[in-house]
Amino acid sequence: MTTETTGTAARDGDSRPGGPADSPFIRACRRRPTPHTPVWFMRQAGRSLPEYREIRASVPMLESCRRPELVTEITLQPVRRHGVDAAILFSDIVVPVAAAGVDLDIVPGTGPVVAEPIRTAADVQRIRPITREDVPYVDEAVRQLVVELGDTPLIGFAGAPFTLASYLVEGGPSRTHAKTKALMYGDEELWHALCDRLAEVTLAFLRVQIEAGVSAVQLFDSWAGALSEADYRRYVLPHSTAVLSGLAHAGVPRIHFGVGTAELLGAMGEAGADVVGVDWRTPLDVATGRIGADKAVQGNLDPCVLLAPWPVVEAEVRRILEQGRAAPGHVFNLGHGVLPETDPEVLTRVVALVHELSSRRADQG
Ligand SMILES: O=C(O)CCc1c2[nH]c(c1CC(=O)O)Cc1[nH]c(c(CC(=O)O)c1CCC(=O)O)Cc1[nH]c(c(CC(=O)O)c1CCC(=O)O)Cc1[nH]c(c(CCC(=O)O)c1CC(=O)O)C2
Repeated sequence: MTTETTGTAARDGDSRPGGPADSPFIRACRRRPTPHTPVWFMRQAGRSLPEYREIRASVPMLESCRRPELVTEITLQPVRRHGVDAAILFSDIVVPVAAAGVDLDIVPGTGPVVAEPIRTAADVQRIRPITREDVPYVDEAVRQLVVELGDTPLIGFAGAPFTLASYLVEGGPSRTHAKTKALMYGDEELWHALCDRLAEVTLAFLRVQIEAGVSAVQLFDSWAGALSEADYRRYVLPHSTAVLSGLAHAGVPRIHFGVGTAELLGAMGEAGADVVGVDWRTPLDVATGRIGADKAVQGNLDPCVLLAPWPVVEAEVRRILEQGRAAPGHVFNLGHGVLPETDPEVLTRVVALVHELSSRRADQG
């Protein structure tokens, strides 16, 4: 059984040689030299793996997130298969808002669906604060995983206030986020009250994961690209900052990621993360110029490239590694999650190629 000290070790950035805190992934997040460029993939634990589809066959998504043994096995599957440099907790961004009392489900082929969308001040009051006791299965799964993973760091995560608010106001996935933005523009006081509450829930959820022993956290603002920079700064940045600055002394690297964020990267960098995740549209050498030299970058292979012939994949991996060298630290990743139809063999080959190309360069100094 993992003790508190593991969590403490992770929190204090214990760089005991060989431990997760001294891994290539954590070193890159902290802009320290690494033996090779670390690589992991968003959505690595999921539908691209036959072993995932088999183990999930009869278990609804939200239920699978609440069964520690299942979360542990699913999280480990891509680590065993691909040899990635980090594991990410198998969970979902809506798990903490469900624990906070929101009646929602995850519908296969659709995503999160909210029974009674959040539209009024009374609705916002329905979102309760959460503690570890509301998500015991997350605490237990992380503790199990820290033991199983040994030196491989485990990444915890949560959805950012804007993306969570979008699901709650829309009632499900949306292309335009029309209801969300109408509320944001039309009732700014209610909007900030909603995002304040979501930031509190998110911060508590990430603290549970850190206390249980994760070595890093990622805040997903997947829908932030729907906003102009001015609107992002006015309506979203204060709330993402509340989450990330609330973890400033938690002792683990913080990654902040969004999609469609080319015009927002500078502002996102101000929210307080140590690493900014970049989608595939902005070359990493350009992105790092917008983000600043005090942050590492993560990304940014287009997930669709993995469906192309291998020579195309190889050329893109080489390009991204080269452009990543312009940043003070680089974690190789996709520009968004692994697509369900991706051939897992290709992901395994990408990990080996990233390690081979970046180790060779490290040897050359
Ligand atoms: O297409 C569907 O069936 C609904 C998929 C969906 C889910 N949550 C959702 C969405 C909306 C979306 O991703 O577009 C809602 C969801 N979950 C998540 C995000 C953030 C993002 O990916 O941009 C989002 C929002 C994505 C968006 O709306 O753009 C985060 C998430 N889901 C998940 C994980 C954990 C993991 O994959 O390791 C993670 C975070 C870590 C990561 O990205 O790696 C897991 C998850 N959630 C979900 C699934 C599908 C479950 C199944 O059917 O077997 C899966 C597994 C998989 O992706 O194969 C359900």
